[in-house]
Amino acid sequence: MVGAADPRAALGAEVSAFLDISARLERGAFTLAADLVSDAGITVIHGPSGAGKTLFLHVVAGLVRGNGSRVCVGGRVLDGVPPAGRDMAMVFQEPRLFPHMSVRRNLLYGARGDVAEVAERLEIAQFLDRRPADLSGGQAQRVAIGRAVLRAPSLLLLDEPLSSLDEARKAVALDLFRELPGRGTRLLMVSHDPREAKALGAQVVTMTEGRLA
Ligand SMILES: Nc1ncnc2c1ncn2[C@@H]1O[C@H](COP(=O)(O)OP(=O)(O)OP(=O)(O)O)[C@@H](O)[C@H]1O
Repeated sequence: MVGAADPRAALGAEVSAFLDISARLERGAFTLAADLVSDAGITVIHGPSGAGKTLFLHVVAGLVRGNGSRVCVGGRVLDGVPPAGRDMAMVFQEPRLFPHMSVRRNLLYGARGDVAEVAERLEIAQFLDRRPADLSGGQAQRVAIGRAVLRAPSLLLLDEPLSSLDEARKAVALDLFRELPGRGTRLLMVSHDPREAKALGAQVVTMTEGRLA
């Protein structure tokens, strides 16, 4: 929170929004040059396939080093900070669970929240003793969502996390996501479905050819 007591404000200095990101990256012929400033609890990026949405999330997470990128989250400048030190969690388009661990151990990994409650809501409580290889795609994706939510990071990055879920499970996940800003976790999510952004009451930005509008 930035209030009147903030010394930067007293000096008339610019006080940054929760997300203040300039992503700069070259990948072959593709150029990412995307700026995002957002104070919303939930920000949704949409845009055509190949526009650079995933690359943008990867720059924010620190998974790729941009050339001249600047990532500032919650007033913290994160350039040079490794992914594990960024207080973020990410849900990818595919689940990326730890294959050698049970669902329970996947959920407990870094958990700061109530595992039983989240497992119940996401309807994965009955799979806790299974390995990820013995789950369907949608079940594994719900475990990945649960694991990320349970870490209670200050920023949760979501790359089309609901695409493998049926409508009923999507609604459950959207309910869970909507509660997160009130618990101190803001969301930056890639979604193709305008209904999802609407259900989340999100601020929506559009990415086209590597730029955000
Ligand atoms: N190693 C690479 N060499 C050349 N181009 C690349 C490379 N990696 C990524 N790209 C290009 O970067 C662009 C952005 O990819 P990105 O995965 O971020 O798109 P996206 O908006 O997430 O797409 P989708 O909605 O299909 O997931 C794409 O046009 C892709 O072809």
